[in-house]
Amino acid sequence: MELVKVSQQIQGNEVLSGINLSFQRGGFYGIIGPNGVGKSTLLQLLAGTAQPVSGSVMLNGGEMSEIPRKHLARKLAVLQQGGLPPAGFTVREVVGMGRFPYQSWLGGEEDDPSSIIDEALEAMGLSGLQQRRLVQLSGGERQRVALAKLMVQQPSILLLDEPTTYLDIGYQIALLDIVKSWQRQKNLLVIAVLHDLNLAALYCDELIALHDGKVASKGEPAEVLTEQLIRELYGTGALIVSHPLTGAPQIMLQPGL
Ligand SMILES: Nc1ncnc2c1ncn2[C@@H]1O[C@H](COP(=O)(O)OP(=O)(O)OP(=O)(O)O)[C@@H](O)[C@H]1O
Repeated sequence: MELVKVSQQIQGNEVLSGINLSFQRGGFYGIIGPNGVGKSTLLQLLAGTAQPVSGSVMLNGGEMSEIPRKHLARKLAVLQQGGLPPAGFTVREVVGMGRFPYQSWLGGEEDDPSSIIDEALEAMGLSGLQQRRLVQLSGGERQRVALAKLMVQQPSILLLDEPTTYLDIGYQIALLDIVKSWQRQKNLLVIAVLHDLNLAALYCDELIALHDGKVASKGEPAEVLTEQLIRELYGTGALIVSHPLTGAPQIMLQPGL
């Protein structure tokens, strides 16, 4: 997947200008940067839900805008905030909705998808909750339902927009562990907008830091997460230390510096 000289405007303001990026299958990429820098805008372009004012978004060598929506949904799935249907549906019904790219206009599939749905429910630890209605779930459980719905979509590309928002630290780690193991198992390309730089450094192979409409830095977490970049992007001081177990860079914030 590739962005070639992509620029995007929102209400006449240039949010992204001349972005060139390429993403490889099997990679886990994190998009970071301060509030309002254009991370969600970038993700919308990658999802094909918005078109750039100039430049191209390419998928498998072709322009993404030319791929029919249903076809695209078999390749690419997006985890968005508030992306679940109304709360009256059961967990199993909602997860089943992820099969939409494979259904005929009558709503059915040639082969019974039950085993695919069972597998996703099992993987997300939701088998025991499948007859519960969404309204009866906690925030963390709902996030797992949203992920199970994407899993039955059987994509090769997964786009995540701030997937750990509203989750406690246990659920944050649980969710990213699930994504990582699914990614490894199916060799997925994962691109995630992440605010938490420490989580980003722990899970991503590469980070892309946005600043002033451009890519300020791109590379392995240890290359990108420098004290200078943190100050430049966020206007705050930070100490970077090495995670004692994994060696990933971890940020220690400094009040009032
Ligand atoms: N519907 C809209 N109308 C006007 N301006 C918008 C709209 N959506 C986004 N913007 C502006 O476009 C810019 C980029 O927004 P975007 O949501 O992509 O940023 P972000 O990096 O994802 O921000 P955050 O970290 O706060 O979620 C921001 O300056 C924002 O104010």
